[in-house]
Amino acid sequence: MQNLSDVLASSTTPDALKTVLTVTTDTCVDISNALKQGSLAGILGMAGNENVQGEEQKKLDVISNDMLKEALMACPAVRAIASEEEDYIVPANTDGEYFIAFDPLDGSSNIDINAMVGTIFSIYHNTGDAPATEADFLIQGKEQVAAGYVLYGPSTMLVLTTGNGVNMFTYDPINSRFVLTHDNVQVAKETQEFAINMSNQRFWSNKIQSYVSDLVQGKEGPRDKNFNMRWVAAMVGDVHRILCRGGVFLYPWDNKDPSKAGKLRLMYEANPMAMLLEQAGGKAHTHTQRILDIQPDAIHQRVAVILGAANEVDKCLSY
Ligand SMILES: O=P(O)(O)OC[C@H]1O[C@](O)(COP(=O)(O)O)[C@@H](O)[C@@H]1O
Ligand SMILES: [Mg+2]
Ligand SMILES: [Mg+2]
Repeated sequence: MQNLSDVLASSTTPDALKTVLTVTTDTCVDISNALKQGSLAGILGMAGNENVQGEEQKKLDVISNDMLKEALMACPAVRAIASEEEDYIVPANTDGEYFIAFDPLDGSSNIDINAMVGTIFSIYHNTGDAPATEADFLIQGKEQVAAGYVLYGPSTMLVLTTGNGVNMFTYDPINSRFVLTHDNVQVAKETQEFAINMSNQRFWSNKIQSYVSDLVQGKEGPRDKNFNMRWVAAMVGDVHRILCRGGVFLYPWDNKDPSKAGKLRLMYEANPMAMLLEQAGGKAHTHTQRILDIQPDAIHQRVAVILGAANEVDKCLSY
């Protein structure tokens, strides 16, 4: 069986990027080990601070952020990092070639109930002579050279693209390695499963309300087929389900806080997931455009997200 290093060795991935990926995934294994200790290590609960986006941080948000930051800053190939849990970008090595944006712990409200969480990462190639600035980081998602996530579920899994399809690896704790368990993952174009936080229904636009209402009417409605609904409450878990068995995921704009374009973050959540979905034959859009075409204007920018089975994303956009 092939493991992550075999797959990277047989690819055209540049050596410096291989190193960045290895440092990232090794650190995710450390995060996974910390998560396994849970309450025993006194690492659950609130950290007592808010991040720059006004969200309360959990201890594990801070711990996983610090672990990734420390490991990546020490990697000479890294030029800068940006994290959901950092106020500003953090310049690393001026000679480094890679920018890494990450959500160190996605779905952190799941931590206290021992449910699925993950780390999402997005990597860009960008060199320069001076320490990196936020402006250097504002690159369209279609320029990502790699993207992926590590899912901390019943098993720890790495899902990765370097622009040549999507591979899934399962962590083998006995031999300390990620083993390739699904290659060239593909998402079926049609689906009968959707994921959305229904409690926000009254805040959605009329178009999203009509689309979801038609799904819920099933066989008796205009779609003439029954739909099932699932919601992991961690984007990483919902996207993983779609990559494994299809579906569509929506976190649309809503008027709960009309100043926010959406809940999810472009650089840490939407872009890496959009690259994975497109590489697997799916689609990823906001209400108006392909996510990977968005020109970011701020590192913590939020966007609406509609992603998954290609025909279902098109159907939703047709409303
Ligand atoms: O509170 P809701 O509406 O269920 O939101 C769930 C969404 O929020 C998120 O948890 C946000 O991620 P963080 O935990 O990294 O802040 C997504 O993973 C998930 O899809
Ligand atoms: Mg998140
Ligand atoms: Mg997070």
